[in-house]
Amino acid sequence: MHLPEKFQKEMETLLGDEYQAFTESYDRQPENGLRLNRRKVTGEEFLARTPFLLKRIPWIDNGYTYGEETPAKDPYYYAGLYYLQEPSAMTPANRLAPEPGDYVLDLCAAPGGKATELGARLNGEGLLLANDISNSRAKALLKNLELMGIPNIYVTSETSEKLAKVLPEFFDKILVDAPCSGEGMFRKEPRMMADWEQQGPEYYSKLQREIILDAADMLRPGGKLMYSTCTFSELENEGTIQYLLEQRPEMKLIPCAPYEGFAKGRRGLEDCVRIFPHRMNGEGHFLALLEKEGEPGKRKNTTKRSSELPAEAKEFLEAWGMYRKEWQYYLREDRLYALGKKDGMPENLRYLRTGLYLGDCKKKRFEPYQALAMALDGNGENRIHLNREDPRVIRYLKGETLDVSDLDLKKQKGWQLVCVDGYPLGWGKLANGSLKNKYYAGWRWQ
Ligand SMILES: C[S@@+](CC[C@H](N)C(=O)[O-])C[C@H]1O[C@@H](n2cnc3c(N)ncnc32)[C@H](O)[C@@H]1O
Repeated sequence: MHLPEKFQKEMETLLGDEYQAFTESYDRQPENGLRLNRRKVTGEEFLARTPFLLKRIPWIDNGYTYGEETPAKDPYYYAGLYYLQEPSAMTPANRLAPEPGDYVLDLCAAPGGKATELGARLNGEGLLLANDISNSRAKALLKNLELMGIPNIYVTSETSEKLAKVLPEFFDKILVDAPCSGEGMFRKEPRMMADWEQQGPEYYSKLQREIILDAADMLRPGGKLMYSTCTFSELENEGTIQYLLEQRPEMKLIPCAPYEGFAKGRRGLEDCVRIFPHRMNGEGHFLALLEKEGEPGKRKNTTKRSSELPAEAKEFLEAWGMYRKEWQYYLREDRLYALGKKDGMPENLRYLRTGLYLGDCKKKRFEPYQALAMALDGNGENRIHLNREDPRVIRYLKGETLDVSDLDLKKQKGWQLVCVDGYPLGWGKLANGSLKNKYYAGWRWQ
């Protein structure tokens, strides 16, 4: 692989004696990784049934590498059991480690590689605002969050500046996975070298400085902010952190959970972490974990969205064990959403999603939506259980009607949740031993 000359010189200066080992790493194949959805499956459960040859990633508790298999073409992928992600990219969300109840912001979130892990860690408590300035990328982000069955989400497409104006000191944990020159990805995506020649570290550094200050202003005192990039550039990495520390003296750099392969930060910022492909089995990455000094004040809850829950929807949700007193129900046109009562997210943002989209209330009937299926579990009545090897699984994912007359089902009519090995895939409607396919058309098996 021919690396740009200017990049080679910079890396030689950065790495000294290690430079040769670094260049040799470009002759090795990048690792393929998958990260388990901790909301749905434990490592033990997945290893007991996985069709893939997996190897644990030593610094990520739910991360594995795989070989030549194609896990994106597997029913378990459609059941949201894992997200495909290269190993280094798993690190920022893992080390930010939000807890259930936290208010979390992923400011540059699309397509959701890190947001899906942040959301899964909340386990339905607190909220995740996943934002990306690009509307088309934010759509992919929304799909990934819903596929993983994460209920307590808001998805927006806004600038960091706009968010900072309306959400001052609102979040307990913030991830800034910043747009960057992508030097750490040259091995996996060589086309990024051409982009780098056009728009390098100087271009991105300006953007990063704006974004990180906005992020710091949205952090509550006592909260934590993770800044990450997939580049090696000192200007974009330590340079951005130095700028933040100067401009917002209440922000302090703190260590993140260590791993032997991590390299220390430069410019005296030793608690920053660089991941080099010659030291670890992953692409290049940079991380800096920061904390805001002070005691958290009372969070301003600006908006209450609430509607009366239509009786037919309540009945459906109760029957599926998904009626929750701690939720607030919100009907916009025909669409019904569930939100946390204390969310307080402002009105005037470009939302792609507010909360869990439960379904549509039309003519006194409730039609459940795909995201509700993914947020349920496989236990209980009205589930159609198929094994991964049953050809009906793929046929279901392709949108076909299924003959299920051979299955021993308690009810012979009405809504059913189709599950693969106990993990929900989507809806179907049963009549006379035949299952009408209600799998969301936009997600069908291609
Ligand atoms: C490195 S990518 C994020 C990858 C993502 N975190 C993941 O793990 O899948 C950076 C993202 O920042 C977005 N972006 C660029 N400028 C932004 C801004 N000013 N505010 C918010 N997002 C921005 C880009 O559209 C891009 O999707």
